[in-house]
Amino acid sequence: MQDYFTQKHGELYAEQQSLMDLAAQFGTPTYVYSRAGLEQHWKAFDDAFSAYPHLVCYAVKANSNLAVLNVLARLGSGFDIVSAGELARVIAAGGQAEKTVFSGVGKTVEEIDYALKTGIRCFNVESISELQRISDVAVNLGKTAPISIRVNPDVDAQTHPYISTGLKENKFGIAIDDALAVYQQAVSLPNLQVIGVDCHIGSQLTSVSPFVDALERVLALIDALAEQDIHIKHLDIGGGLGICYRDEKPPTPAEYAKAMQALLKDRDLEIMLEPGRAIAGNAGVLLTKVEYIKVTEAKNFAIVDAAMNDLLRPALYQSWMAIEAVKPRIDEAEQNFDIVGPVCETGDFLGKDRSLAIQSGDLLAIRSAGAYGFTMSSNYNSRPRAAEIMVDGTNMHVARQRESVESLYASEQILQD
Ligand SMILES: Cc1ncc(COP(=O)(O)O)c(C=O)c1O
Ligand SMILES: N[C@@H](CCCC[NH3+])C(=O)O
Repeated sequence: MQDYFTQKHGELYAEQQSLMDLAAQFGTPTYVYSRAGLEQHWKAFDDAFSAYPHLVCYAVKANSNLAVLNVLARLGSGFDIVSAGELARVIAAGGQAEKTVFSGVGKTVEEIDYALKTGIRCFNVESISELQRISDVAVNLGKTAPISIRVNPDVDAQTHPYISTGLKENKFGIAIDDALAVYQQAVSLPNLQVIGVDCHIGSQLTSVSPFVDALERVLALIDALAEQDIHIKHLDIGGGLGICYRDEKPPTPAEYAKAMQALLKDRDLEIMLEPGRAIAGNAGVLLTKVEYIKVTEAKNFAIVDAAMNDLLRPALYQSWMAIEAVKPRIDEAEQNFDIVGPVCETGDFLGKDRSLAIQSGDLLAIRSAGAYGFTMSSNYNSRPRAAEIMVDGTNMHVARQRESVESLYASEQILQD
């Protein structure tokens, strides 16, 4: 994939925008997204599956900024959501409910009601109790709910255990061995319309074999369903394709599609996909400023103005994310630093043992931060959340203003007596 964050004139640029200028104008910490990056990654999936009727449903949880959703909606993207909040965002950003699928194990009655009223494409059902609940809400509204069952194929995605979702001990989906019976139950409920099968086995997968294993199992289920006269219109193969953070070599969308081609050809199925990270991850960086250099007997620390509340991945999964100086000091010797934030936890680090030539006041860019960056951020330590900027060639667009300290407590009330 082409890199939209590159060194030019001795400093890091986002497309045609200097990140130094951007930080000077908007301050730090700030997320910066590249429109061209988002578009290229989305199109790579769309092209890869062009041999089949298909719909790329971007997983909103990866990055739900309205400007990001809007860029993808303009390309004709569908969306994979997991909450009413995400559905509201999709609609506010100009996305279409008819191209939206609703995943997640804990859909509330209110969320199901809202999704049915907006007319989403499909509910990806994750349990028998949810199936019954969707049916009840549909009966109440006098509507028919389109559904697919998310099956759990018991395949090891070979990824971090917190983001593996397709093993039988994970909370997701309905065990593939039970799926036939659940489909039979679904077709007996008059306010449900069974249209699909769905399967998502995990995130940050770096090889195709778990996808292929899962697909083989799901296709066998589709054949078994056909024998019972239950005919499936679409197969949702989920998301999960990984990206390069350090030295991983994940398959490209084209290689991923090719690996499944032999199994999918001659099947009369619309293919749905739910990629999140592979679209947004490498289309974003987090810009942060070095506040202090602190040298101790054991370590050198670069204390920066971004923290685990802004970017949780290193603390939560011990993920390695590339950190580089926006304007490298090419004549100075590098030293080893732990890059840490101001939050009062030892787990508040963004990177450990990084070789950098930096001083206080320098700007750093944390790469591959476009997915699961801002969306997992919080106000821990009463820290206002970062600004988000979308770069589009030579233009920049404020996609979200930095929060103010006052806005953090604006909806709270103290006791009156
Ligand atoms: C149901 C579902 N679909 C899609 C995704 C998107 O995954 P990724 O960002 O790895 O493509 C996830 C997250 O893993 C998910 O849980
Ligand atoms: N939050 C995870 C991915 C979660 C995938 C959601 N199903 C990450 O940052 O890698």
